[in-house]
This record gives sequence, structure tokens and C-alpha cells, in this order.
Amino acid sequence: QLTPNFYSSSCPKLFPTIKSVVQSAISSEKRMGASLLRLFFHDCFVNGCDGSLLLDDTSSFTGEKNANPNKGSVRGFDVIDKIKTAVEQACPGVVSCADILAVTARDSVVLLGGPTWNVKLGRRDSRTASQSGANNNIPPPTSSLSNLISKFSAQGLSAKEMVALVGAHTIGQARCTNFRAHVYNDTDIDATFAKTRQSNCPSTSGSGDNNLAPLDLQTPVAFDNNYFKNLVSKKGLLHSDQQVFSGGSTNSQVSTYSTSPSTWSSDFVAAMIKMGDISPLTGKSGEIRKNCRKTN
Ligand code: HEM
Ligand SMILES: [Ca+2]
Ligand SMILES: [Ca+2]
Repeated sequence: QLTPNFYSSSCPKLFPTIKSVVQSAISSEKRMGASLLRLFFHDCFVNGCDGSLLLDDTSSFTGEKNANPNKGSVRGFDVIDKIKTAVEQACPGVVSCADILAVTARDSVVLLGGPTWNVKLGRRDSRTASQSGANNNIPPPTSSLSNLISKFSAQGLSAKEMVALVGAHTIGQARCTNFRAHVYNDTDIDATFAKTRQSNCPSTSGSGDNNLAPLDLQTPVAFDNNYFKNLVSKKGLLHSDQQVFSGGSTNSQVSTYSTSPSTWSSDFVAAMIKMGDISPLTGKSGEIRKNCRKTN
């Protein structure tokens, strides 16, 4: 139902318009590419790719931004606002915020050296959001392999697609609060690496909770397969990361990706397209928001 040329006559300048804002955001701060990619994941896993994540809370509306996986963690909403402003200037009232997230995720991957793909478009924006959906559907970093598989399966994504997608952790940062237990308590971790990460993440919660460490210790701003190489050497930052290479059914896939970047690239692209297909609003459902932060 979605199609890459959905806006080709209604908004011919859409792609360059989005790309130039993403480009300037990433040149000011390289991490922003990671943050923007993550927004698409956190949107699609809650009521599908419908822009629900972008709605602000108000006194009478509870959105998703303050759900556990998002609060104090997701970022980049100001960049989405800039993109929306630029897109509205080029083609007023035409392009959904949900589609902007999909294109922005692709552009971020490309600008950090990853593969490209044709983004399917035609999603419309929700008038609702679900805080409980965000809490329930987005897997926490404490997840076991079987929990990861079941959260992705609930969205129609296979274990194989889950492993390909989590390779997105080749870029970006995580907070101490999310990797503390793994670097202090787990045994499936390289001891030297664990010590290094402990040095900037105090063992008890408190003032160090928001200290950051790279999800990929080697190349945190390059979209490459080092993430999988790290897993093979037991240097995954999150408990959930290491779970995909901890002796279970996904070990061989991680090994393959660690030695064959092209296999991962093509699997990642296919899985991103599939994630982007999760229950979109089309036709007359939903709306084209004027401002991504609120319903019309
Ligand atoms: C497999 C299950 C997943 C779990 C348990 C998980 C968990 C996490 C956690 C805990 C963080 C750090 C958040 C913080 O400390 O504030 C994070 C960051 C990130 N995640 Fe995931 N994630 C998963 C899958 C994905 C997927 C499928 C994508 C995209 C396709 C993705 C993209 C990212 C990116 C790019 C970052 C870094 C964001 C930044 O630096 O701002 N993750 N993830
Ligand atoms: Ca959503
Ligand atoms: Ca990397």
C-alpha cells in the first residue's frame, strides 16, 4: 500500500529538503544520526509507524514521550520540527510526520556511511498515542533473547530481522542506568571491557545514571558491522545486546554479520523496510499534522 513515489508529484523536493536538514543536524552533532534512527523504531513499535511518538503531553493528553523507554532518553524532536517546517514551506499540508521519520531514519544511516534504500511512503499521522503501548512493546535492555524475540514477533518481525535491526546499535550512546547491571553483574562480558565501562558508571544509582558510553566501542558514529564484531568478543554494552550472541539460536547469524558486512547491510535494509510497514494509517485514516507535536 505504501510506495516510494507517493509524493513524487505532490512534493518533488521532499528528499533533498529532508536530507539537507538531517545533514546539518549531523554535522553539528554526529550522535544526532543515531538519535533520529531510534525515533523511527520507537514510533513503529507503538501502534505502527504513525507519528504517535512525536505528540507532546498536555494537561489533557498523555503521549509516549514520558514512557519508560523514552523519558530522558529519546532525542531529536527539535530536528524533526525543523524538517517539518522546511517540508511545509516546500509543500504545505502534504507530507505526514510519520513519513518524515521514515525518510529521516534512512538519511541518517546513509550519512553515517551505511546502506541506502527506497523508503516506502504514504503513511498518515495518528490522532492518538499510547504510553502503555510504549512501555509494553519496546523491549528493555534487561531483556533475555527469548523476550527480544517475542517483542519483535508481536510486531510481525522474525528473530532474524530482530538481529539485523539491533545492529543499529553500531551508532549512538546509552546511559549508565541502562548498562550498569550488565557491566557489574553479568558473566558473558569481557572482563577488561567491563572494568572500562564501570569506570564511568558508578555501581549504585545516583548522580552517574546519565553518564554515557558508546553502544559500539569502536566506531560509534560510523554505520558499520563493528557492533557484531564486539558481540563476538563479548563487548556488547547492553545485556540485551550480548543476549543475541550468548550461546543461543542467533549466535551463528551474529558470526556471519561480523565477517560479512554486505550480508548485514542487505538484511538490515530489508528489515527496516518491513519495520516501516507496521500498521500504517493510509487513505482517509488519520491526518497530515501541521505540527508534528500536536494533532490538528
Ligand atoms: C533489540 C531490542 C532493543 C533494545 C533492548 C534497545 C535498547 C536501547 C537502549 C537501552 C538504548 C540506550 C538508551 C539510553 O540509555 O538512553 C538504545 C539506544 C539506541 N537504539 Fe536501541 N534497542 C533495541 C533495538 C533497536 C533498534 C531496532 C533500533 C533501530 C533500528 C535501535 C536504535 C538505537 C539507537 C540508534 C540508539 C542510540 C540513540 C542515541 O544515541 O541517541 N535500537 N537502545
Ligand atoms: Ca507509533
Ligand atoms: Ca559503528
